[in-house]
Amino acid sequence: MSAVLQARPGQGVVITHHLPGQERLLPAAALEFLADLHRRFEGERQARLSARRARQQAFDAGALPDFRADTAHIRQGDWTVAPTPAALLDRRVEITGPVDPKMVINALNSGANCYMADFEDSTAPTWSNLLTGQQALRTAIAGALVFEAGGKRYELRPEREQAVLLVRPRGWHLDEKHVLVDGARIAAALFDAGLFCYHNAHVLAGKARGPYFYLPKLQSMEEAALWEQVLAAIEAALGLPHGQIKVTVLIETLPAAFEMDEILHALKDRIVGLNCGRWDYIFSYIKTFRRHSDKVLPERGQVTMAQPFLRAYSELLIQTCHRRGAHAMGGMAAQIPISGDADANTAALARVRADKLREVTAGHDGTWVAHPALIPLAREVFDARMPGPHQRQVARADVSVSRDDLITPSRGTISRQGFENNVEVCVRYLAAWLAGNGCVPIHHLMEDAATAEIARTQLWQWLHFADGGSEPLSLDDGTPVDFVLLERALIGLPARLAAQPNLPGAGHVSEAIGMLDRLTHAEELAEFLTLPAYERID
Ligand SMILES: CC(=O)SCCNC(=O)CCNC(=O)[C@H](O)C(C)(C)COP(=O)(O)OP(=O)(O)OC[C@H]1O[C@@H](n2cnc3c(N)ncnc32)[C@H](O)[C@@H]1OP(=O)(O)O
Ligand SMILES: O=CC(=O)O
Ligand SMILES: [Mg+2]
Repeated sequence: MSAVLQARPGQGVVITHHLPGQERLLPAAALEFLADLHRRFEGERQARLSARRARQQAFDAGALPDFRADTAHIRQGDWTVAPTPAALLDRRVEITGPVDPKMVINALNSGANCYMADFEDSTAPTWSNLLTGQQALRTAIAGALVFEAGGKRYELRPEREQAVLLVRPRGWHLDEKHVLVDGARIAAALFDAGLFCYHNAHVLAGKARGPYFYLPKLQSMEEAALWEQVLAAIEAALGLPHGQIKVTVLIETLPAAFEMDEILHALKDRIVGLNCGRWDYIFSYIKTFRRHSDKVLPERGQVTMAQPFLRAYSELLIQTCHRRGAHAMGGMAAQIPISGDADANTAALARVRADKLREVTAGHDGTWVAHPALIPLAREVFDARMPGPHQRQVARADVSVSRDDLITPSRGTISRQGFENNVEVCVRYLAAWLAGNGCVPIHHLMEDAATAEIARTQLWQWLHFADGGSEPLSLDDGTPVDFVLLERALIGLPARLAAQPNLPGAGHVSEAIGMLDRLTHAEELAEFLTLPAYERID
């Protein structure tokens, strides 16, 4: 353990892990800056997290989410958010991805309008990944990032040809265990966003930009207000004008869908858009209704954006954003290019195309892709239907979304394959994550923390369905969904995975199975699988 800035035991900043050269990223002044953020905002973060728990207890007792009575004046008021800077006006295609140097260069060079460098759903937050990512972004912003591997040299294209950089820090629920302030872990969100601003805000301001963030997994306007206070404090501490830091908020929890206006309002000096984070949204739906036997969703593959409750969510987001002068960003199709199987590849690309077509037709101002090869396809679909830089003029006055529209589940079935796929995805994703890889292809789909969470929470809910006094759920062939079925799904899985060459996280498969076993047997649904998993990584 290396102690830094420690006035007396238990006080000051302690870094619990040491990597060669980390002092360059974490000089004493940066640690003081982070410690100040922690001391000012940790109390409020904890208050927000306990408000989440209290709200969930009410849902568990049968309450349903709804639009808030105390904020009706915000929803009814006539206001707009601050103007969008030129760099963020045209966001028709955004690529996202983890923050290792090769990905950063490939994404910035990809031809997408924007790149979201992701410390969240697609990054396993090992200390090494975090510092490597921060260093890669800092060096890229300075124009000097190069990377060599396998005899190939990666260099950045000229800046005017690069995607505009946005950064997604981790959510409020996560701690950064490697940085202790006065004996307590700093919030991961403060570490990621604070350190990024500390090193890059002035350089970006010199290029007429600013730190641009995507803010994940918010559940309420109070959580948005906390971000507003944090970002305003960062601006003040770094001598930046108020509003220089811009944000796009992911609406990816069910409670947040009822507070879109309120979230825009809480951040109105700096927010430029909302985004449909569909995968976490589905995860949040399952989590919110974990104890509601009338709201169990069918297997993951059947829960598509065409389902009415998800369509309602995206249309309400578009209508709300456009009324307030903000972008309504779409989300991620899980399909990725498939090499070596032309027919399967054509089918995957057709699904991505249909998804992007749905988004642009509905009124979204831009979309996400997971892989550079999908950029031309997404661009073509948006170019054909969105001649301007965005389509905020599309008011969607025809849309009228009620509480029931947002909470009424889609119906369908659970097949044996759907059940077993959830098991396999959980095991493989957890194994990869424990090995430090937060985004992997599984059966030709992009899997990250959000998609894996759907699989994990579905398994828990299906397996605990009978806890509420109902008969156990059945598969579509009549087989009861119980722990025997889970055990059967796990038999043979390690051997099958062991036979796969280059399986990400191969050395962690039995640890992952152990974790899945504990997570599914637990009486209470764990809030996030990354919370227990984080305690097992460096
Ligand atoms: C729910 C959500 O939160 S969505 C947002 C979070 N998820 C993401 O951001 C997904 C990011 N995507 C990825 O990580 C990857 O595309 C994966 C894991 C899905 C697939 O990865 P791979 O199988 O390695 O892809 P593949 O081998 O086809 O990659 C080909 C090239 O494209 C690059 N590439 C692939 N995806 C990306 C990306 N998102 N950004 C930049 N470069 C990329 C690879 O680095 C590789 O480069 P190289 O030829 O120079 O070696
Ligand atoms: O972050 C995006 C999502 O879909 O979740
Ligand atoms: Mg997400």
